[in-house]
Amino acid sequence: MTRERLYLYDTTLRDGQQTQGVQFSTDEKRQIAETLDALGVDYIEGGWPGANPTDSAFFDTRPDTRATFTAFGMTKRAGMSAENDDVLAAVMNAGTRAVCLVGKSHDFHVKAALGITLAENTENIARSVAYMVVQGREALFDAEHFFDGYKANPDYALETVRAAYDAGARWIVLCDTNGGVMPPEVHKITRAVIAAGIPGDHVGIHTHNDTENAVANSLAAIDAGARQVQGTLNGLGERCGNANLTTLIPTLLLKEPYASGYETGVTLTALEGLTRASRKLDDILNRVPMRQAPYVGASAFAHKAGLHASAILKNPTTYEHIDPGLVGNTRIVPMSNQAGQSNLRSRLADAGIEVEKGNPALGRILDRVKAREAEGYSYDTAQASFELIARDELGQMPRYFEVKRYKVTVERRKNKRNRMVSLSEAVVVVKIGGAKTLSVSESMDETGQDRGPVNALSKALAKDLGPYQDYIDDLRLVDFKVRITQGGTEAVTRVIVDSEDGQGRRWSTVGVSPNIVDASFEALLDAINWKLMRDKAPVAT
Ligand SMILES: CC(=O)SCCNC(=O)CCNC(=O)[C@H](O)C(C)(C)COP(=O)(O)OP(=O)(O)OC[C@H]1O[C@@H](n2cnc3c(N)ncnc32)[C@H](O)[C@@H]1OP(=O)(O)O
Ligand SMILES: CC(=O)C(=O)O
Repeated sequence: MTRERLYLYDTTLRDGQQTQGVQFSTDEKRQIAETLDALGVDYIEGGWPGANPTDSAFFDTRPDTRATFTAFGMTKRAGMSAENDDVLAAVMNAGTRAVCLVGKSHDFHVKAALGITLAENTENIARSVAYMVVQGREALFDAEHFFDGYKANPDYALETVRAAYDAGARWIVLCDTNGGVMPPEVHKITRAVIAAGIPGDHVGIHTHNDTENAVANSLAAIDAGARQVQGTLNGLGERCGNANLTTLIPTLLLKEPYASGYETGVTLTALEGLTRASRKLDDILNRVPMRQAPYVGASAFAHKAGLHASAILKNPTTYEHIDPGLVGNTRIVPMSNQAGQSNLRSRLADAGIEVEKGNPALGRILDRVKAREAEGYSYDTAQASFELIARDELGQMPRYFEVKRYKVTVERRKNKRNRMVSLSEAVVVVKIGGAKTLSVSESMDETGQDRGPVNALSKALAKDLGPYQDYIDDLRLVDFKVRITQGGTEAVTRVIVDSEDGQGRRWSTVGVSPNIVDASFEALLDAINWKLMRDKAPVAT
């Protein structure tokens, strides 16, 4: 069976940049364009040349891509020719192979937003498209508010898209600009457009996620015959975002009827780079990746419940809709109070600890994990702290050192320049072998800024660990998350610390206490003990 070609159009760099709080630099745009190109999308919409200096500069220095690079703009304004419209000129001057112009197709917007007649708007669309075609560009017309426009005045909505198509537009893109249309309506209206004479292989779909239906609406349009689908990485976009290509792409490649019905520019090999592409965008945006994102989220293949974990270990298809490796993701079986011995054995195996089924230590570890979770600990992500507990119960955890006491003070005082500053100081007394050492540290960084009591403690603890010093010199704290787990006077604080070392390892530990400093200290101790254990440090005598 021959598969029909379905074109993927990415607008991360244009509509994605309309996300509140997102502002790409030209270099970030270049990195994202290269990521998209490697993935295999057909079009990359780079932004609106002329709208702002970054977009203009980006088009001047854009990377060479296999994908068709596209400039975005709006149809010419009334009262001037396409040739004389300076906004359109800036878009055309970017010199891209394809140009996508947005125009009105809802009669209400023509009157309310543009303040011109319906006939003038239709003419603006036709002349703008004709101008792009004469200039030798592949022309795309984004029919703004098309679905709402069609519901209000179908004849006029169709008149606008027909004008663009007759003027030579390669693609007529039907936009659910406000994101409020439902999948059956998208299906019905897309079919009506095709029935009105615009062939499906010239029809595109651009949806917004205001009712969490952007992906469903895109699939509905494809089902109805549209052959270009627009979206963004991680669903970035104006308001609630656009159709999420990170979800749509694997759906189109792996799910029926799409997988055997359509061919896209994304290969199965490139699909394995999807999770990496998604994380890269989050990295650029300095955003925490959404754990529950379909296909690419860290929890997308996490099997927390005991019944699930038990079956997964026998056959992963029992609780997985696809093999996570197809999208470059990985399966995890976390430990928690929802876990059974199957989770436990899988998690131990991940840590390189093989324990035979039926070993009584398994029950003890599970009981200890569940009891500690009831106190506020969480081992879902704190894999290293979990490993320490497990090794302790299995008699495999060396006692490297003992903390005899610690003290932290936080002071606010005037500095030499008569400015009020804070200063944190920590003292830690540690017993290693038979000897006690006392370390003192301040939390001041190289700029003279106080980094707080936890920083002072961590520096004091890491300052003199005697024979273990070489093992922890490259240890760095990279993230620190604090959470109050119970309300009122019973409140306890949970601290999760992420650490990294020179070998590129990253691990998470947890501490719990009514006192935030104490909880942090516990997580810090676990971080150090885990590193010493993993590096097989000999126990000092
Ligand atoms: C649905 C979408 O997401 S479309 C993409 C929207 N993206 C953006 O708006 C981001 C980039 N935009 C910008 O930087 C600016 O809006 C610019 C540079 C394009 C224009 O800036 P300004 O000239 O200051 O105009 P402003 O943004 O205030 O208003 C837009 C103007 O375009 C007009 N306009 C809107 N759509 C169209 C259209 N399809 N065709 C012609 N004119 C249009 C509006 O009527 C308004 O004109 P008015 O000021 O005479 O009323
Ligand atoms: C063009 C566009 O981004 C929209 O109509 O939503």
